[in-house]
Amino acid sequence: MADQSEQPDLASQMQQLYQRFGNLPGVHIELHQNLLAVYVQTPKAEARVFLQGAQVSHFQPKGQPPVLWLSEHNQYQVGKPLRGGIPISWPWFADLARNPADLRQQVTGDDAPAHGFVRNCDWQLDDIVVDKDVYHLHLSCRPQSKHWPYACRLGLVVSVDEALTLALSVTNLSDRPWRYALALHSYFQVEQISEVTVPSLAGQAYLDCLTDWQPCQQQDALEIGEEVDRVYTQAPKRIALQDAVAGRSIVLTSQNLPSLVAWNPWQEKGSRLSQFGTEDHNNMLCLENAALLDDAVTVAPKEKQVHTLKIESSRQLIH
Ligand SMILES: O=P(O)(O)OC[C@H]1O[C@@H](O)[C@H](O)[C@@H](O)[C@@H]1O
Repeated sequence: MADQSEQPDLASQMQQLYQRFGNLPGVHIELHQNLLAVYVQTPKAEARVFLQGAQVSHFQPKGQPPVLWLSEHNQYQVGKPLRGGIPISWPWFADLARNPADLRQQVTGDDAPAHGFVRNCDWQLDDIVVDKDVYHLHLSCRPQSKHWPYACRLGLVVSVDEALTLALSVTNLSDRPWRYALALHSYFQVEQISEVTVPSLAGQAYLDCLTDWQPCQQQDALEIGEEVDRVYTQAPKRIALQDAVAGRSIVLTSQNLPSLVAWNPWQEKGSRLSQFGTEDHNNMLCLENAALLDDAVTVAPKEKQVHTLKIESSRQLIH
């Protein structure tokens, strides 16, 4: 768990955020049950970011349906990441046992949670910079965890325009190098999963997490009619998700995130997930741009690594 002892209470945090950012046009500070969020409405789009985990929960360009899927079953509780939006998995991916040996050996303590601990950490909203109708939300966090005794700073710049861009930075503030894995675990909203295709994954190699991470080869475009949990280790930098029923494509362009995880739990696994409805698998697909396994990143003392993801929504079916 993150050390929350120095965090002011919710009411004073909200007041501070209002004083600092409340006068900016289109910016609202919100409280959802026990979690603080900042909502921005720009001339071109709207977005919401929760301070817990710096989790973007909503992005909707003007005149389009929401791009990100968010569960209606979320409980908005401290220590429980929202199901949906873009949780950040860091500094390891999935079960710790699936990460490279040198990364695993850095992690201290028992019961390391799946996907690292940062999605539960409190982040600060350091600034909102408005530049020609584009809103840039600057967030940061000094993650502290019994599992990770290394000083570091994470930064996230969320830029809201017609497209949504995330730039995640990792700075090593300790005096020794260490290694991390990362995934921007995006949940995309789709109209009908059985009509969704991801053409850019045709011909790509992947590890099938459902069969003990066996190496496999994809022949055609990815289509989903059952549980899918795959790591494409050499994914193209630009990936288009075609949602035929909605008549749109969601296009992902990434830098310094060489892998792509494709995940849909389908009905049976979905029924065992927290904050997930029995039919929700029909309307979501996770495509997670990631740096993991052999591509886990080693960062030297004082070095900063930056990973970016741009998410665009288009009314055309793009390959
Ligand atoms: O329920 P969590 O911890 O958010 O994880 C969700 C899923 O995340 C995906 O990235 C994994 O590939 C799946 O195996 C996992 O089930």
